[in-house]
Amino acid sequence: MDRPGFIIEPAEAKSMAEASSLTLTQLLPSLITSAQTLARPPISNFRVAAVGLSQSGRILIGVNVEFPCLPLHHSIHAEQFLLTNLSLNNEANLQSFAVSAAPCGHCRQFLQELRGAPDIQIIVTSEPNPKPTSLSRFLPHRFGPHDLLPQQTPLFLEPRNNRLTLPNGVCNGETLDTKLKIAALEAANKSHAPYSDSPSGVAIVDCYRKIYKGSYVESAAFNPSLGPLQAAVVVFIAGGGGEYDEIVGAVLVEKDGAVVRQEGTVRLLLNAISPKCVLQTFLCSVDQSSV
Ligand SMILES: O=c1ccn([C@H]2C[C@H](O)[C@@H](CO)O2)c(=O)[nH]1
Ligand SMILES: [Zn+2]
Repeated sequence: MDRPGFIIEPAEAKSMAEASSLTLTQLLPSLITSAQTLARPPISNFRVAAVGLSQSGRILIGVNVEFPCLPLHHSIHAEQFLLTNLSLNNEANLQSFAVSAAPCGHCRQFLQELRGAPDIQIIVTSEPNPKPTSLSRFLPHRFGPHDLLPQQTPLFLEPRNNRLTLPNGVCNGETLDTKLKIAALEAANKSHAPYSDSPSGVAIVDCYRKIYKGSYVESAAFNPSLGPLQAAVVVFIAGGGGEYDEIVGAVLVEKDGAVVRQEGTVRLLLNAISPKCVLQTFLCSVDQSSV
């Protein structure tokens, strides 16, 4: 069997569904088993796959990722991977997803960051009779963004620009260092951090000079938040990255004076997965001129 990818474009998804006389949502469970082969769970050996349908008709895949030698809370859940994959592909929302095991409490909470979260349809394929069930049935009496934020605040996956600017500006050079810095800045400017107002982004580069960038994503309930390096690792895996020790350079961009700082944790995780990788951090101010 070919190794599956992390994305199926709308035209291909449609023809796959038609070939099996299924709707797109009905097609999702059939993709779970092959998606599970993409998981990286060296601690539990428990492979979780989440296969989602976006508003634009794309099918996107998420898997769980665990990091040996680190506390378990550094792990990435398949559902968090899926949402990061949606963000990477500029998708505006998630309609439905199939998942190989019932989503944990943290994932049910993390999903609340999406507009219209209660209506997302979930199919748990390990159940005897899997059928689409709304997130509101998995998590009634929800606590979410509406409890903390003004209504007009952009939610996760909605367009935002945090207007961070690098301390010495960005030179227009084409060096790898400059590209990495710009990628980290772009990721930080897309970061969903409305609860602490502490956006951040990480860009990593591998030994093939390929760059991957990830944005920090906060949860209204704080603990299920996803760190910027975790997000970059998702993009690395989804983009065909290999072993973590192929990651040779990293840039973290965060906001000067922010109440939440990522540098210590990013350094810890990076050290564990790729000890020779060099990390640079840039603290940014907010561009007030465009407010
Ligand atoms: O909602 C869940 C629950 C668990 N896991 C992963 C985390 C860990 O890698 C493994 C065992 O808990 O399964 C998920 O991906 N999603
Ligand atoms: Zn979970």
